[in-house]
Amino acid sequence: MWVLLRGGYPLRILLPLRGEWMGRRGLPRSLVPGPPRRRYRKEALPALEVPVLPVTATEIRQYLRAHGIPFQDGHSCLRAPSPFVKALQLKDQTGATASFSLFIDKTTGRFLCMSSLAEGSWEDFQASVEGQGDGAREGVLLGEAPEAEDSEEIRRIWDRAIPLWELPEPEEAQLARVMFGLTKVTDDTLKRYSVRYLRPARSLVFPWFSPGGMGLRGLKLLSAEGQGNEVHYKETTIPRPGIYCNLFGLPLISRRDVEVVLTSRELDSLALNQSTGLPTLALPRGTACLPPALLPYLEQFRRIVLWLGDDLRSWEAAKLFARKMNPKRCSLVRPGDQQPRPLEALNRGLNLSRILRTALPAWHKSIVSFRQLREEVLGELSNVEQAAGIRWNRFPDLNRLLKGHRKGELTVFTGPTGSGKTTFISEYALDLCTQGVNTLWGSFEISNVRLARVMLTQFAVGRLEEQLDRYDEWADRFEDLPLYFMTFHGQQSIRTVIDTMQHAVYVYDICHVVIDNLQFMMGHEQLSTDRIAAQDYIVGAFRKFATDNSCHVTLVIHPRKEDDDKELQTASIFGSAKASQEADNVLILQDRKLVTGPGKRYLQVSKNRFDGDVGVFPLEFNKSSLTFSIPPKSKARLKKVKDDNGLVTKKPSSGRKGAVPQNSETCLGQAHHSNQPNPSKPSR
Ligand SMILES: Nc1ncnc2c1ncn2[C@@H]1O[C@H](COP(=O)(O)OP(=O)(O)OP(=O)(O)O)[C@@H](O)[C@H]1O
Repeated sequence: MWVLLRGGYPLRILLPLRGEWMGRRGLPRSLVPGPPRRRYRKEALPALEVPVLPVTATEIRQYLRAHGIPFQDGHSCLRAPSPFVKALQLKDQTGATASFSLFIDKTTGRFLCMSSLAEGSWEDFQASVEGQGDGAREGVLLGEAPEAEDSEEIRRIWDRAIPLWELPEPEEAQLARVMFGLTKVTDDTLKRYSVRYLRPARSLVFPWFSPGGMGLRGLKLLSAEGQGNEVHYKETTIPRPGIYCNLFGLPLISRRDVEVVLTSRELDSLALNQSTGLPTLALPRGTACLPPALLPYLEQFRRIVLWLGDDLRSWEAAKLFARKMNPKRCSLVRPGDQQPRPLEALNRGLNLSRILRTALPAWHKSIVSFRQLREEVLGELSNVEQAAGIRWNRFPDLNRLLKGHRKGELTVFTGPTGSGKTTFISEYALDLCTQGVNTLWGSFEISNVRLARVMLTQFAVGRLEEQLDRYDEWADRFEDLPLYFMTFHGQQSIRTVIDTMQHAVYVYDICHVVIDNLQFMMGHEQLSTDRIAAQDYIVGAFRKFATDNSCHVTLVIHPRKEDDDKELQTASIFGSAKASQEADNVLILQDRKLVTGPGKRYLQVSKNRFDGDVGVFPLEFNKSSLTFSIPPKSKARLKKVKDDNGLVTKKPSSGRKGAVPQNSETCLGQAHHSNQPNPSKPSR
């Protein structure tokens, strides 16, 4: 379902449909009510195509001053008296500050009234100040309460769940403790955090209480499954993850607390609080994102320590989240052998308070010494694989050349007109998105509906036209992906596009933006010199955006007009050399019609700043699934492949420029898209 984001940003978000999720949650049948339901929010369908310029903190301040509204400047929000709380109620509050219960996000202008839980966009706020509508009375602005069917299920599960120590069989309780690593977590801690156990689902249950103690708003279930020597955990939330905004542990935070430790899992918070006594909160979606809606709850803290996990991804997420919360008040616990995640640290008998004391300030001045960098460098050296980024599941050869998809890089992608650039880049981005890379698409040429159709077909690896009965199944799974689309179509100004991307990074923690294609930001300049200057400026803007936001940008650029029988080279990218100079990676979709016949394509990596490996590998287009895979007998054909300098590559080797990845044959034996999610075996 397409839902237009309130607040005027030209973004559409894909929200999971609510039909099949019961089954997908894998809860026991007895807890699954009735037949699957499907609901459409009709009012959400019309899309706003005219972008509205985002608001700035200065504009918000000016507006408040102009309307005589007092405010206090906070870390990520401005605080003001709430127009949604009656004057009488204010008197009951504990003092002047408490009456400032309205939090306005400095970046987006979105507001939350802590007293009434009214929330809305900056436009909604202005409308209510200017008396154009009483949003709260209309029910438009009230924070999303659980839907009736959710409430029912939440209540039913919560009532059936029991404290671990009340399990009738001591062996069962012991097994659960071992499975969840809770052998050192006391009953007292579990009780303080109201953690229960749902026997039929063999899951721990973490409650989401409404702020102000107004009842149960949701639940997170955590199940554990032993696979060999490893235990795999699966999380299920009610309501669905997109709107599950529980800062677990919030009811235990006192107004006077000025320090907090943020973790990415509820169990880590239990361990941390038990062994250090410090206030701690667990983020609802772990390292995947920090929704700005949670920021008002963190305003009271002068110091926030982020201890998110033991891998490089957690470290990257911690740095990203610190930016949002104001890095000056944030410190980060660096992952390391002696600094595992909190629960593991407790189980290994490590001193958690001491680990917390090693947390590094997130704030970097413009000039740093190697002393400040040495830990970062060590982190990269000791986690070489993770530092290389996220590996593609569908393109093993791309991994061999590029090593992975890294944050903060700019990839330029080109290929002849109609050669399949959009189709390829769609699958390349989808692959990453299915692995949790929050992705934003800017498709200026083809409509979002068509793009989504291509992506869905690639996701399902087959023609959905012929299996419409399975459409819902795939669509439901597709909707759970962290995938967002800009609603731009046709020519756009680069400023508007960058502003929208900035907004998306803040709100959805976007790590990958795909722009298809750059020509749509170049305006209508007729003179070629103007066009080249415009392109250089745009490429520079995307480069800066990628670096400043630690966000990967993949930019599709048309090639210059060249002879049909010539292969493209880095220099064939339209415009000056700026694009290839600024890019970290240059990918070329080679359409070698003359050599290989129609339909065959090769992907050439002609620049790779990360480690220099460049080369080509074959792609075979599958028309029914719109996917690309390694064609058989690639070795023979590869002999004909020329490198960027026009030299013939005689045989596959692992050398650098122009080389074909050595073990491209090994890919041939691989099952096609073996890593594709299987809808009959759901997992999150
Ligand atoms: N390797 C291929 N062989 C045959 N058809 C293909 C191949 N790759 C893509 N196609 C089909 O060709 C059409 C054009 O593909 P696509 O829009 O991805 O090309 P493009 O390079 O992005 O086009 P443009 O230059 O207009 O931006 C689509 O219908 C697509 O399904």
